[in-house]
Amino acid sequence: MVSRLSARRAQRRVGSTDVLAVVPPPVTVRVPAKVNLHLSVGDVRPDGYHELVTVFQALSLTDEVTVAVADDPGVEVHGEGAATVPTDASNLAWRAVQALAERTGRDPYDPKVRVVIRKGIPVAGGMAGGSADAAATLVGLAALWKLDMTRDELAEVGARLGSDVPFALYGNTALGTGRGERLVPVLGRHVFHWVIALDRRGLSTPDVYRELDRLREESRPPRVGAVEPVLEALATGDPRQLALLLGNDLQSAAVSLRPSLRRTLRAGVAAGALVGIISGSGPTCAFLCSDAGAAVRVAAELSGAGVCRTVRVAQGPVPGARVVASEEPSRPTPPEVHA
Ligand SMILES: C[C@@](CO)(OP(=O)(O)O)[C@H](O)COP(=O)(O)OP(=O)(O)OC[C@H]1O[C@@H](n2ccc(N)nc2=O)[C@H](O)[C@@H]1O
Ligand SMILES: Nc1ncnc2c1ncn2[C@@H]1O[C@H](COP(=O)(O)OP(=O)(O)O)[C@@H](O)[C@H]1O
Repeated sequence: MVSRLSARRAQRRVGSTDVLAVVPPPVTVRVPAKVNLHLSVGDVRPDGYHELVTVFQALSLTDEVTVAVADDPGVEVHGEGAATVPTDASNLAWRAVQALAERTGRDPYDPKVRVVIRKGIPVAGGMAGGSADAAATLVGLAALWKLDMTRDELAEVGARLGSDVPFALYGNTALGTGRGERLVPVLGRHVFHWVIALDRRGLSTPDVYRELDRLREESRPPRVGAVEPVLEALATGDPRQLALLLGNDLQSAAVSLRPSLRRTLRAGVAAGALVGIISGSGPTCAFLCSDAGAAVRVAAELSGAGVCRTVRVAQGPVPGARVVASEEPSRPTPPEVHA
């Protein structure tokens, strides 16, 4: 459906003449999931968000988003968990279309764009899949509409859509502060190997933050330590050192809402992972492994343990949202001028 759009030509009037203009070809963007290597959750701010100190890492678990000029605007979602993703105006990718249209002087209610999402990132899994789709849409539209906008400018638009959207634009490894939208890159040449265990149902991010607030009112759930040692371990590239330092303040809240996650975390370590953590607000569990071979072995054993819906192997860091395909337009037709 999308590819047919590339060959279409639109007729428009320029002055007193009709001109056949080539419709720009669809643009496809690949965008990664994230895991929080460190997630320190502070107090609730007056705007309802929590102050964070987090280290994001982008993983080789990706969604693909194609944006195309279309007369039948809207969103389509395919792949795992697609049935649970809204295709109305609440889809984060569609909100990105509207936000960028507004920012660039287009009609946000009639942007003449179709967005096709192919999900590889678990939905409501704590891996920022919706944010990733919003980021991919911004990058795709910037190419489709030939916008002269930097990634920082796209990130400004993205931050208004969700706290995790800016990170999906940059990818790699980054230190996030504020509500997670203020980023500083963490440089490093080392690759880390992960096993990702997907749960049967998602968890809602606001519910998990609320559960943490509740737990903190009635007891003292564990808090992660300082972030600096995590940054040092990343610089060494030693997964064993990093494994000792991974931590997530939302883990106790996610486990409180979904107690079966304790078993999943234990099963990954029993299968040979160095450590297991809940990814962000969960329920996905991320297991750090010593090398690529160990990750394959852990994945095989974990998938037979009956503690999760499915298992994936991934590595990080990987780059943020980037264009992977933009079909060449069919050869431009010289303007037809009608007397
Ligand atoms: C927990 C994290 C960790 O990276 O990611 P996920 O695990 O959901 O992917 C993020 O903080 C989620 O970011 P994101 O999913 O973009 O959240 P947003 O749309 O901005 O906010 C959704 C809701 O989460 C809560 N929220 C989010 C961010 C934050 N710093 N404090 C919060 O309290 C608020 O209740 C907010 O209304
Ligand atoms: N493009 C999208 N992809 C996935 N979920 C989306 C999207 N747009 C809106 N959502 C909604 O956002 C919620 C959170 O999904 P997601 O971003 O995948 O998880 P998380 O916030 O746990 O990382 C989902 O329950 C879904 O209803």
